[in-house]
Order: sequence, then C-alpha cells, then structure tokens
Amino acid sequence: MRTHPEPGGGSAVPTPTADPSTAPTDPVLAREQAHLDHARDQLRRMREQVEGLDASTAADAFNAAYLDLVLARRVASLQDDPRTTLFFGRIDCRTEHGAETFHIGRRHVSDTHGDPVVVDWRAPISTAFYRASPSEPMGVGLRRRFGVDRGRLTAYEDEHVDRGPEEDADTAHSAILAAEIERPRSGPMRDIVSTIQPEQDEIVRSDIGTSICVQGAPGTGKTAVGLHRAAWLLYSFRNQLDRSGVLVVGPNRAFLDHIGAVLPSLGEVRVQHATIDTLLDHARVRAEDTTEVAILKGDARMAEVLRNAVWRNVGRAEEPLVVPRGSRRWRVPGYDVQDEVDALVRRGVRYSAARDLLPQRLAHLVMLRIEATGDFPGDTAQDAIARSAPVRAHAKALWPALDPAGVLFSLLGDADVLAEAADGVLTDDEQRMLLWEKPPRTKGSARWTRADLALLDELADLLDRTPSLGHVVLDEAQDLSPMQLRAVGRRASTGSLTVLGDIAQGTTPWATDSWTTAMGHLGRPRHELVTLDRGFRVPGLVIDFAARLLPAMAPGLGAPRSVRENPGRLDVVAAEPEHRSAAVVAAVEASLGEPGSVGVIAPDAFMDALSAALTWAGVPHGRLDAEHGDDEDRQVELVPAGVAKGLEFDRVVVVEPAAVVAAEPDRRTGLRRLYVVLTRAVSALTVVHTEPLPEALTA
Ligand SMILES: Nc1ncnc2c1ncn2[C@@H]1O[C@H](COP(=O)(O)OP(=O)(O)OP(=O)(O)O)[C@@H](O)[C@H]1O
Repeated sequence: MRTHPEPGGGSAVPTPTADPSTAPTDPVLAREQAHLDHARDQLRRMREQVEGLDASTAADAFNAAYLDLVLARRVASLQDDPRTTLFFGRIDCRTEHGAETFHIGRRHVSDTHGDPVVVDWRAPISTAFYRASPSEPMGVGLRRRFGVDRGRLTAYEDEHVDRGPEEDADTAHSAILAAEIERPRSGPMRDIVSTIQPEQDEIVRSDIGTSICVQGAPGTGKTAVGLHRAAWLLYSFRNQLDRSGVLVVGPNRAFLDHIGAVLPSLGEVRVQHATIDTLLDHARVRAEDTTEVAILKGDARMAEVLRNAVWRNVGRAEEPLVVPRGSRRWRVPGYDVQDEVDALVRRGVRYSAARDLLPQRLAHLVMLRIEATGDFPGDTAQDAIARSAPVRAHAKALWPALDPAGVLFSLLGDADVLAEAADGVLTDDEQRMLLWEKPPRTKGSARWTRADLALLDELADLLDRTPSLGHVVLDEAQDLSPMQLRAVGRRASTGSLTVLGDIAQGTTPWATDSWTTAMGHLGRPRHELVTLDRGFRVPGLVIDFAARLLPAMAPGLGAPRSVRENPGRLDVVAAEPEHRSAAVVAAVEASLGEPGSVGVIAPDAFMDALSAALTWAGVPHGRLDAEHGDDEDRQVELVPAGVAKGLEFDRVVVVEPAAVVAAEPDRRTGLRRLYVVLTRAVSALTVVHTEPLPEALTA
C-alpha cells in the first residue's frame, strides 16, 4: 500500500513535527481537505440550528426544562474539536443507488439536504470500512485511510479492495496504521476507532442479545474492544440502553482512570464505571480473611448456603389465625395458613416480595370464611383485614423482615444457624472455617471483609431482586471469585455481557481456569467465546521474554503474536543489593529524554524506598495505588505490582522479579503477577534485579 504524499512531497505519515497549517500540495489530499472544511461548516450549521431552537415553546415549565436539557446535550454533542479531524477514512462503494463515497468519522454530519457528509463509525455502512477484504470486498472498491495531525489531513493511503488477493488486507502494509500502533504512549488510554481490526470489529458489532467472552493475551486490545462495544451498543440501541444503562467494571481505580477518557471521547458520557468493590458497596471493609477463608466465601456453593439461610426464617403455622371483626371472631386453622405459606414459597419470588404478599393471602382466607356465611363485605374489607393488627402480627411472626447484614451476622456468628443452612453443602471443617472466632455483639459492629461483600450482595438479591442493566462490560474477569461473578451477572440478568480476560493473568487465589465455568457463574452458559491473539502493545523482544513464564503457570496458553514493527528494547540489569534503587533511578533517568510515559513497577514493599530515591535524584513522579489513578500529567509513575494490571506505559522498569513472585501467596500466582508486570511496556522494558531471576524466566 502506498502512502501519499511520498517522501519528498511532504510527510508520508503524520509526525508531531509536521506542519499541518499549510495547504496540501497533493491534489487528492487538497480535495479531501476541502471535504473536511465542508464537513466542519456543516457541523457548525447543525449546531447553530439547534442553538436557535427555543425551549420555552414547550407545553409547560416541566417540559420546557426537559427540552432545554436535551438541547444543551445536543449542542454539546455537536461541538467540533479542532485538534482532530471529522473523518479518518473513506470507502467508495457500489450500492443500490450506484457508486457512492462515504467518509467515516467519530460522528455523523449531514448537509442541508440531509445527505451524509460524514458517517458515524458505528453506522451499518461503516462496517465495510473495517472488514472489507479482497476475499470479501463487501461492495467496496477503494478504502482510503488518512494521516491526521492537529486537525488537518497530512497523508492518505489507498487500498483497492476489489482488485484481488494480491493486495490482501492482512498482508498489505499500512504505514498510517503502523504509525498509530507504534506511537509512544502517554497519558490515559485513547480510542482506536480509526484502526479497529476486522477480528475486533466482529466483537464490537455483535448483536445486543449476544453475551461474549473474549480470551486474549496481554495487549491484544480486549479493553479497547470492550469499550468500543459499549459505544456501538449505545449508538445502535440508544432508546433501549438509555433506559436500562451500561456499566463497565474494572479491577481498580487506577485502571478506571486509565480507561475513563475513552467513552467520553466517543461522545458517550452516560456509561457508569465501577470496580467490583464499589459495585458491591454494602458495607465498609474493615477486616481481611485468610486466603483459605476468602476462597471458601467466594465458592459458588455459598449461594446455596445463603439461600437456605434466608428461607429457613419462614416459620411453620402451628397456631390458628384468629381475627375479630364486629361481634365475631374468625378462625383460620394453622394447616390452612401453612398451605398459603407453602404456596408463596413455591412461587419463586424474592423473600421480601413474598413477605409483602402474605397479609393479603391471610386476609383472603378470612374473607372465604366470612363469605361462606352469606355475607359479602366487598373488596375494601379484604384490605382492611390485611392491615389489621392480628393479621400483621401473624404474618410478621411467620415471615420476619430480614436484611442482608442481619442474615450474614447470624450465619457467621452462630454455629447452629450455619449448620442448618450448610447441611449437605459444606463439610464440618468448612463450616468451622467460616465461623467468626470472636463473634461481634451486633451486626452493626461486624468487621466485614471483601469476600463478605459478595455474600451480602447475594443476600440482598435473595431478599429483593437486583435491578438489571442493559449491558455490562466486565474487564479482567479471570480474577473474580464465583460469588463475585454471580454478583456481576445478576446486574445483567435481563441484558447481556461482554466478558474480557486472560486466564494466564489470573492473580487471585480464586482466579478462574475455565471460561465455561466462569460464564456459568455469570449466568451465561450460552455465550460466544472468542480468542484475540494479535498483540498491539508489547513489542516482540519483550513478549518473547515474558512468554518464557507461560509453560510454568498457564500451560496451553499462547503468547500474543506481536504486530509491532519495532522489536522493542529489553535490558536486564544485574545490580548489587545496595545499589538496587540507584540502578532503578539510572534506568528511569536514561529514558527521561524521550517522549512517552515511564512506569516503575515493583513489589509494594519497595515503594517507599524507590520513591525516596527518585525524589532524592530530583525525578518528579506520581504514585499509583488501588484507589488513586494517574490524575496528573506526569511522565514517571511508581506502580505497585498489584495495581499494574490493565495499565500500559511507553517504557517500563520492573524491579526485582523474584520479589514480585515471592510477594504472592503461591508460586503460580507469583509467576502470573510477574507475567502481568512484564507485559505493560509499549517500547522498552528494563528489568533491574539483585536476586537471581526466577528460573522460569531464565529457562
Ligand atoms: N486496532 C488497534 N489499533 C491501534 N491500537 C490498538 C488496537 N487494538 C489495541 N490497540 C492498543 O493496544 C494497547 C493494548 O490494548 P488493551 O489495553 O485494550 O489490551 P488488553 O488486551 O486489554 O491488555 P491487557 O490484557 O494487558 O490488559 C492499547 O494501547 C490499545 O489502544
């Protein structure tokens, strides 16, 4: 594929130093720039038209305020960002209307006749821009990609898709695509709309009813694909999803900050972002379980224990129900009351919903007796009986009000309650493990753990149905326990899910080793499983180094095939123990002159010493943790190994791999953690060690 203008006739591929303010001399580029100027004029016209609309003409003040809000949002969505272009590609197609040209951009722009000047990348016609190939041209004759710099077009590449397989899209080299993939990374994650690959596009545009699970090695674009899928769904099913909502769940705050700008840059500001802890925000976490107990609390069998723990509270109707009315007392025998209770239990509604129905059911039994005497007191009488003190007291005794904390408090604090709920589900030893050594005196003083949050969430759902969103994107899903997966799954019980992860990056003791099992816990036994294996982040030298770990900790899983042209740089620096921090500082200082971010990733225990060493050397740096992301524009970030998942930096310094491994509860988890931290680099990786490297890495 040729890039125009050719070297000598201007910059082939946009570079930060190109001067885009000059008019293009290449006639094709000049015509395209004129189309861009026209598109900008039309967008301005569309905006001015909306600005001119008068909300005060609405029927009443309420409607006027609502219309005002809608118009303000519409004006905001029609803003033009002069730093970027309105389109990044074009396709020339044969359609039922003859030969047509479509320019593809981030948003739709139309002219005064309503004809498209730019089509949204999510519109059906744009699919061909991403997927057409010589073997399947999809009606496309020409595909053109544009090089862009500071809001101007600086280059273009043409691909004659219909000219047969000699110019196959897979092998044809695109300098513009390569430049986008190779660009140094700095700041938060960016959208990839101009370069979405065909295998990624298939996931992005899967039907809303399809739940998809994407297994992909580091840097294969899982997160990017999940976010673009959310944007595509919101565009294609706007009405449905505006009502039900879309949620993105990620591993920690630092990760959410890293990805937080992608959807807004695509015009989607109404997507909620959460970590699993903020999602299950039922109580403050004030204690930590041992690994063994956390694994048990995360086990899917706990769902049955909790179900039993809730429903065991429904009592048996031993006593008759006696209701005085006028001069008579109406008596319903216990066995009749019990039949109603049994019928409600069998109905399969949530505990609290069934509880709300019971007084009416009891009142109905009383009414039947009254009517049997030939008296028909009317509909309001049943309501009055349902609200009467004897019926309310009877219902309350049979079906007590519960709250999640109260149920879990008695389950973990009372061996008899646990024994009854866990009978035939957990062994005696497991039950002993679950019980608090020193039970708190009240549920309010209980010191809940992170694993308890998923149990409280399950209980909350047993009592009252959790509302479902329209779509949930779950990233780094391999790390969630079965109980956490159930919690996410119920938030999409009537919607669909996009589940992203990598079994080889599972670093929790309860990490899943099977997507079929995980999707079962998410309530999606029927799903599509897709594997992504082309790596866009990690260069070849670095991925080959990290992949040495795979046989030891995730046999059967492959490394990504790096699509990067730059093989990257790998330096392994052996230092004396007393010079470790100095070696890290030297590695950081060596990379400060180049553009792009620098991540120093080390075990948690080293953070203070490394921060002090960097400060002493006068290197400004930030410090990420699970609660704080990259909130300032800093070149150097100090990152605890446990927080690095999902992040990327242009250059990475990994400190003491053996200690990264040793900080985890077991060797497999340790090697997986090391695999995660070694695969964060886009251009260069420096490994600083004083202890021998883990054997798996030197093999
Ligand atoms: N089609 C593409 N064009 C350009 N860049 C891409 C493309 N796909 C992915 N990337 C880039 O590759 C990098 C890695 O993507 P992403 O973080 O989504 O990968 P991941 O599979 O989620 O990685 P990890 O498993 O390590 O979290 C990002 O910088 C992303 O923008």
